[in-house]
Amino acid sequence: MKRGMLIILSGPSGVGKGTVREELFKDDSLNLSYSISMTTRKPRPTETDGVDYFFVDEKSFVDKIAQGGLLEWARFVGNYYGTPKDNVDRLLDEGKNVVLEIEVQGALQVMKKCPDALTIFLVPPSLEELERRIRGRRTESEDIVKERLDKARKEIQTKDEYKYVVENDDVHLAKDKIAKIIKEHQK
Ligand SMILES: Nc1nc2c(ncn2[C@@H]2O[C@H](COP(=O)(O)OP(=O)(O)O)[C@@H](O)[C@H]2O)c(=O)[nH]1
Ligand SMILES: Nc1ncnc2c1ncn2[C@@H]1O[C@H](COP(=O)(O)OP(=O)(O)O)[C@@H](O)[C@H]1O
Repeated sequence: MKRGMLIILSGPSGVGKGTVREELFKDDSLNLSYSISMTTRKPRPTETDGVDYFFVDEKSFVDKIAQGGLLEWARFVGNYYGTPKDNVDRLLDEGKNVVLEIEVQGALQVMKKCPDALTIFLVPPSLEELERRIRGRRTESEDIVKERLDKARKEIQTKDEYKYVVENDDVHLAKDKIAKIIKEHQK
């Protein structure tokens, strides 16, 4: 069976990665599978362990790093986030196109290890709109919103490291643009 493609979907917090990803996953022709990350962040009320993330304590996370069990990992605004390696390998072997929805430091690690990965960076129409989206989601405290916006400005400066930069103005348009990119790479 043909091995699947590794797809990195990156971009600042609040740009709409999760929202666009949901649209992409409605399209069966893309043959996508989601890599569930591990994090030490506390779950939000809408999130489920083992679905959105594997929520763990800091010791379990650090142990996982020590075992070499993560494809990449990073610290982001006070918490650890990482991609469990075994699952990604298994899904790729099954021929799935595996989506990693990860931040910039982790994406740069994966680019080094897997230069063939399809790398996509989502940008907001403007920083003002990004701020509206983060605040509109109402999941973070004021301090954390500020830190995430600060981080976003720096992250956006790395966009040229990615093979594709896609603006998330309208969710459906962004989905269509990404679907087209994935299909072009399947050929
Ligand atoms: N490096 C890395 N980043 C991750 C991973 N999982 C999630 N992230 C990123 O960590 C950042 C914070 O995630 P989260 O707290 O869920 O906030 P949200 O993405 O704004 O909803 C986002 O940019 C995520 O894409 C991972 O496994 N590795
Ligand atoms: N194209 C868009 N236009 C307007 N609002 C959007 C768009 N994409 C996402 N949003 C909204 O922005 C907020 C952040 O989106 P989310 O998918 O959680 O971002 P991320 O996963 O990148 O942190 C959510 O409230 C979402 O509904």
